[in-house]
Amino acid sequence: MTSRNISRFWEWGRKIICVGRNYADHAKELKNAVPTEPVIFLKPPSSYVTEGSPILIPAYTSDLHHEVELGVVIGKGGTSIPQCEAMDHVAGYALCLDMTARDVQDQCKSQGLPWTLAKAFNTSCPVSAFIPKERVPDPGHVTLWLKVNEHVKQSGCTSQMIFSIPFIISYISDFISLEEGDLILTGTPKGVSAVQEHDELQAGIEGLITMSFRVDRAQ
Ligand SMILES: CC(=O)CC(=O)C(=O)O
Ligand SMILES: [Mg+2]
Repeated sequence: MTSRNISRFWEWGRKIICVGRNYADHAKELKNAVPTEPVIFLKPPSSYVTEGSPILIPAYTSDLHHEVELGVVIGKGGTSIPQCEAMDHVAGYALCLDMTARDVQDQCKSQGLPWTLAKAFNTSCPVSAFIPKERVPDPGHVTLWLKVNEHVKQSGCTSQMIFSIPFIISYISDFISLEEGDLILTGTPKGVSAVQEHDELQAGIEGLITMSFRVDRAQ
């Protein structure tokens, strides 16, 4: 049997678990309450897209937003992981976008329905190359940025997160067992905005990685 390589975790078909409203400035810009417990939702593995392929705007939205986020790649699975052991379960990181059909999400919110079609469509999770954990000594203090057509839209530091990475890993694993190859998206800072067909998105983690994606319409 060929051994699998964690640096291509997006090919493993594992879970993508997202934390929402983890930055107070973003919760406020969308007029959401600042949470006292993490807000959790899922994306399927079919939402992954890597550089070289476009982000596709679903036909049913006219307000597709970018959300730049730090992704945490799980290297060792577990259930009810204590916070003090959480970082031992991390293999590395990835820069991620949580593409969100904001109009659909607003409609779901107002009707008390799940956000699935707003968050989990094909290409809703663009990811960078894998970053081994040794290259990120302090993931709680890295700067994320995103530009649309060269204009800076988002810039924020992971030190602004309401819930820390160890807390998030521990919290999620109390309800959903984590497996090697799972990805956790840790929420977005302020500055989310709509993208259009033919836009060029560039994003980075300062000093560590950059990535770029073109936006197209789904056929
Ligand atoms: C309101 C949201 O879309 C929550 C979210 O995904 C976030 O990153 O915050
Ligand atoms: Mg998000």
